[in-house]
Amino acid sequence: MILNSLSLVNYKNFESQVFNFDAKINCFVGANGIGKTNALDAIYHLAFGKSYFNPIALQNIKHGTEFFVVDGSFTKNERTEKIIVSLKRGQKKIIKRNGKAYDKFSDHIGFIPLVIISPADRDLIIEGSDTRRKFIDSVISQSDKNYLTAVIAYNKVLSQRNALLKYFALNNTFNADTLAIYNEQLNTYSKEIFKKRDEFLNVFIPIFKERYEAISQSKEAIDLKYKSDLFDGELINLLESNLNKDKALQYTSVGTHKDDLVFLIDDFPIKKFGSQGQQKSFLIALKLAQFDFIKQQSGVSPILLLDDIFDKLDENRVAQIISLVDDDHFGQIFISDTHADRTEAVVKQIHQSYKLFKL
Ligand SMILES: Nc1ncnc2c1ncn2[C@@H]1O[C@H](COP(=O)(O)OP(=O)(O)OP(=O)(O)O)[C@@H](O)[C@H]1O
Repeated sequence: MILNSLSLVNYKNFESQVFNFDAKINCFVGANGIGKTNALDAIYHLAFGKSYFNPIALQNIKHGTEFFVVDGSFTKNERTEKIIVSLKRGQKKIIKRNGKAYDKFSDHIGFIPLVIISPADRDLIIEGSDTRRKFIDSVISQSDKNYLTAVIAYNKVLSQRNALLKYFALNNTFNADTLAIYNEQLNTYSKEIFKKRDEFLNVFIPIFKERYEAISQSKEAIDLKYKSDLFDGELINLLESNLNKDKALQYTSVGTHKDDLVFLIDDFPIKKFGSQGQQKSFLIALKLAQFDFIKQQSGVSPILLLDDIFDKLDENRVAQIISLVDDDHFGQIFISDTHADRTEAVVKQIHQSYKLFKL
């Protein structure tokens, strides 16, 4: 999977910009706030149809302009694939592959396998369970279309069930039959989601631990644990036993939408007990394991975006990661850094071609 060129129009701080990339290593360098992360985010946009950093689509249009266009030309399995994401104020976002617009954006997910490592990943440790579920979902759905379909369907039924619970409370009424339809549907989708998350983590956790050991070279025991209500039984029974609680809360309090990943260091939560360095190593290991997993499942090396990588690792470690391109483990890498010299020094150690873009 190679991104050959990228063209941006009115994307965040870029008015009009064209990049022609190296097939292996590309570095965006320049001062703070110049747009290095935005360039990486544009590439992320082509893979996921949205920004990694700003979920509010309209805020990705350059201030004072009416639309943005992100246009990328890829080579995948020796074929050229042209992906265009565009958004005009007042209209719906459009994602096109080779000139044809997708009806459902979810059909595009997984087509451009990509992993990003960024300082913003710390949200995975400090924010709520939603961030960690999104992480799991984004990893699995890059190689499993049915999984994403089940998650989307589950979320739709869930919001219908929540709306119904609200309606019951507002109108002081109750209808067990209508609720039973939603319970049945949630039960079906949650079974699939739970099974796939469990299977995924059984494969993922050993890869993650291996990555952590290699990065940190330290003795502490780290672990990931999957937490789900569904370990206590089928959702249909849990919904039944929590009915009074759900009626009082006016939303669904059990289900796979409450799943979480627990991050542990020596059996204690890493959020409270991990040092800064341990947390950074933990996040990098998580993302590199994501890379390994996607590659294992799809047979394609994902594009790797390393945003502000020196924030997380010293130069030796960065070199160690980038050098993986030498053994062809990685396909194509994009790096952002404020220091051109530092980046070039590290990249030059690796006998590969590279391009440096001074923004
Ligand atoms: N919609 C937008 N329109 C115009 N400018 C925007 C928009 N969204 C973000 N920006 C600008 O983009 C700049 C930030 O760019 P970016 O995060 O890519 O910087 P960076 O080069 O990675 O910096 P750092 O080294 O500090 O991480 C800011 O100046 C911000 O104001």
